[in-house]
Amino acid sequence: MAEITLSGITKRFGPITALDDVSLTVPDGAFVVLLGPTGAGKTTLLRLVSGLDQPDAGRVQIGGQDVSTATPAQRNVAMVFQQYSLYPHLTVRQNLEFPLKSPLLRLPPEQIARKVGEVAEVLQITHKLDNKATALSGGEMQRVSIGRALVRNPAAYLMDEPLSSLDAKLRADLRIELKRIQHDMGATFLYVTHDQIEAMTMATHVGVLDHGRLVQFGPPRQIYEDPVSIHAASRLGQPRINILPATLFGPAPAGAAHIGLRPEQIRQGEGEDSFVRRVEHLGDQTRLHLSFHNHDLITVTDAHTGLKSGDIVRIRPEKPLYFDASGARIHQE
Ligand SMILES: Nc1ncnc2c1ncn2[C@@H]1O[C@H](COP(=O)(O)OP(=O)(O)OP(=O)(O)O)[C@@H](O)[C@H]1O
Repeated sequence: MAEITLSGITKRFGPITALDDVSLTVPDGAFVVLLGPTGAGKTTLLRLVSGLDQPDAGRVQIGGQDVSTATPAQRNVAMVFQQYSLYPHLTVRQNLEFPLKSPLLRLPPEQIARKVGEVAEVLQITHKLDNKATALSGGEMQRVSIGRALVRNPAAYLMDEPLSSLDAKLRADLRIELKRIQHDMGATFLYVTHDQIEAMTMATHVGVLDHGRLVQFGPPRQIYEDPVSIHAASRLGQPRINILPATLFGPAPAGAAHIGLRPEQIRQGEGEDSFVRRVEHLGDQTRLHLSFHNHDLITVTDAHTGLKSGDIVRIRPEKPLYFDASGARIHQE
């Protein structure tokens, strides 16, 4: 596996700057998750690393080699897109064998069969190996697409929301499998998702993109606990961080325009009265929708709470985050 380094990457599509001077290193064996709202430039970044697109400025290195002008095949990266791309006339087995049957590899048939068997097992599609690719459900096709990447031994895996079309149980299983592959094989992953749980559980590092700029890069806990801006803070955590006027609960540091409160930063049973608008039981989480001085906020509470809509609960902020009018974080002394 290999390290990926982007230096000063800019990519424009007509008047749109999809990536703006992005520099980023994906360490060898790291699992880097890219987060950002739609249009932030995540897919564009993956396509530039894979060689499907060329940057207007900047360099791409894989394993220390400058691959800026190399073809996708020369870069030896395996890509999985959100939209599966299989050979419809071939069976699942033939689709999985395909990358291994390259004349360049000259692999013995037993080795190909073993590898395909292993990957089919991991992806829970062994019983479908002899089906035509067209005779599969969407989720099964997506698993075969992931399988086609996994049978190879590439320099890195590039994945664009690969699990988003799968049901919750399978998504949870594959999350664990992909993480295991990264851990056991020391594989390098660059991975796009909108899923909070995938980001928090799989990433060794998270890169936050905002309008084509990389605004923060670090371990997921660091992005969660020490975000550089409202934009970065809002990318992780469910329910999302509450952003309210800075002085809603009392004095705020100089220059603060907003106070940011994650659910665990709202202490219940102390402080000032708030009004319970709704109690939402989600199974693993119980959310409280509150109204405080005409502002709405959401927090979580005990699963067995006796609170119900119309009740009053006292709240006070605990170790809140503050941001200026532009959304940049203000650090308190
Ligand atoms: N081939 C293209 N031609 C013109 N504009 C493009 C092209 N590809 C991407 N863009 C534009 O570049 C910007 C970044 O797009 P990109 O697909 O990288 O965003 P994204 O973060 O992956 O979004 P999503 O989460 O919706 O997939 C967007 O404004 C998009 O419209």
